[in-house]
This record gives sequence, C-alpha cells and structure tokens, in this order.
Amino acid sequence: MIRLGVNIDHVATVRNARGGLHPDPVGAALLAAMHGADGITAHLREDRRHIRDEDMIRLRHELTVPLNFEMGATEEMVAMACSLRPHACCLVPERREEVTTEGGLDVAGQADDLRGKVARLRDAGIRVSLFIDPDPAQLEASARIGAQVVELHTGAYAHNPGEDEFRRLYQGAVAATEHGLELHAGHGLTYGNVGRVAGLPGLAELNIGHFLIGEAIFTGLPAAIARMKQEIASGALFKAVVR
Ligand SMILES: CC(=O)[C@@H](O)[C@H](O)COP(=O)(O)O
Ligand SMILES: NCC(=O)COP(=O)(O)O
Repeated sequence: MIRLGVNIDHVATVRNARGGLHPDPVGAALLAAMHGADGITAHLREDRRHIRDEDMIRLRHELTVPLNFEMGATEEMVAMACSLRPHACCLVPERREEVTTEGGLDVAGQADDLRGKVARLRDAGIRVSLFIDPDPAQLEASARIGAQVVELHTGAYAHNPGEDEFRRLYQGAVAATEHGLELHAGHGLTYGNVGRVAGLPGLAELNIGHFLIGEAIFTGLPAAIARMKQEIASGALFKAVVR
C-alpha cells in the first residue's frame, strides 16, 4: 500500500501570520497521525518562513509515526538533522526568493558535495531521499552518490497534467526501480491529480501538504486525509499507462 506523508508546513504559515502559537503545526501532525497519516513531512526552510527549529524538535520527540525532515543541502541543516536523527531526510533545492520549491535538486551537478552529506546523514541512521525532477541523469546520480530514496517532483505534472509530463514521471519511476531506489513523489498534488500519480510503477510514498491543509479548512483534517487516502487507493488499482 502506498504511504501518505502529510506535510504540515502551511499550518505553521497560518500560525506565523499572527505571530502567536495557534494553529500549532505539531498538534496538526498528531491529529493527522491519529487519522491515517503514515508519516509527517516538514520543511525547515533556511528563512524559517513557516516551520521553525522548535517545531522540528517537538515533532521529533512527540510523533509516533516517521518524520521526514525536508531541508536544503546546507551544512547548518545537515548538522541539525544529524543531531535530531529523524526517520528520514529529504534534500531539496532552496532559493530564498521562491514561493515554493520550483525544481528538483541538481544531484548530477553537485555530486561531489552531496555525496559527503548523504554519507553523514546515513551514518547518523537517517534514510536519505533526494527531491529530483524525473530526469535520467538525476536518477543515475542519486543512486551513484548513495541515496536510498528519490522523491519525484510532481509540480510540473500538477501544473500541466498532460501526457508529456506524465510520461516523464513514468519513465522516472521505472528508472528509480532499475537503479534500486525507493520511489516517492510529491508536490502540488490534489484529489484531482493524485490518482494517476498513484498508479506509477513501484511507488511507495506520496507527500502532500498545501492542498490537504487548505481542504482541512472546509472539511477538517481527518476528512481531508480520509478522502486523499481513498483517491490514492483507487488510483493505485489502475497501473499507469503511457501513450
Ligand atoms: C520539497 C517540496 O516540494 C515541498 O514539500 C516543500 O516543502 C515545498 O515548500 P513549501 O512547503 O515552503 O511550499
Ligand atoms: N515534498 C512534497 C511535499 O511535502 C508536499 O508538497 P505540497 O503538497 O505542499 O505541494
């Protein structure tokens, strides 16, 4: 069964809008876990625009489901992750000016630097995932530098859900398995587009945040998670085909 990681970044966005403590992203994570989230994802950005250091520390100590710590591949973040020791780290590209993560990590272009960081995280007992575009060179480099997992960036497909973008994801999924990498996917997924992505061959986990937190305003987080899990389960029944 495909696991659902719930990303709680944007609970913190709402909290930070007023500078207080409500709504608490850790409370949202605990609620999500009680209502079917198989894991929790949180992205500690360099500019701390939503999740903050103390949120990560509390998540690490209060959660009973796996924590996926999303982070830029910086010295500061690697050191923090090695001391916190979450279940997993997902290394993502980060630009301060961006509204959200715009593309995948250039693993092929930064292989020498990333290899050492991946090794340090793995030595701390952390499962290492790389957030990449479904590009053959990035998949090959991810395996070569020792990552155990890749998360395919689904943002391009989410914004332009046509055959060309889906074919890229499909070919990326096949290549991930050929390289012995565990396959995750995420970014920009909704009830409307998750089904086809859930049919990707070899998919183990989806990470979904912004849409789920938005839907929770209308239906509540438990109902939003339940509906997303249904969409994933029905999508996974149909093996993806590409034309
Ligand atoms: C890496 C990724 O695609 C996202 O989960 C990421 O966390 C997005 O960043 P924001 O949550 O800041 O939009
Ligand atoms: N890695 C993707 C993620 O955690 C959630 O992305 P989004 O659903 O907030 O776009």
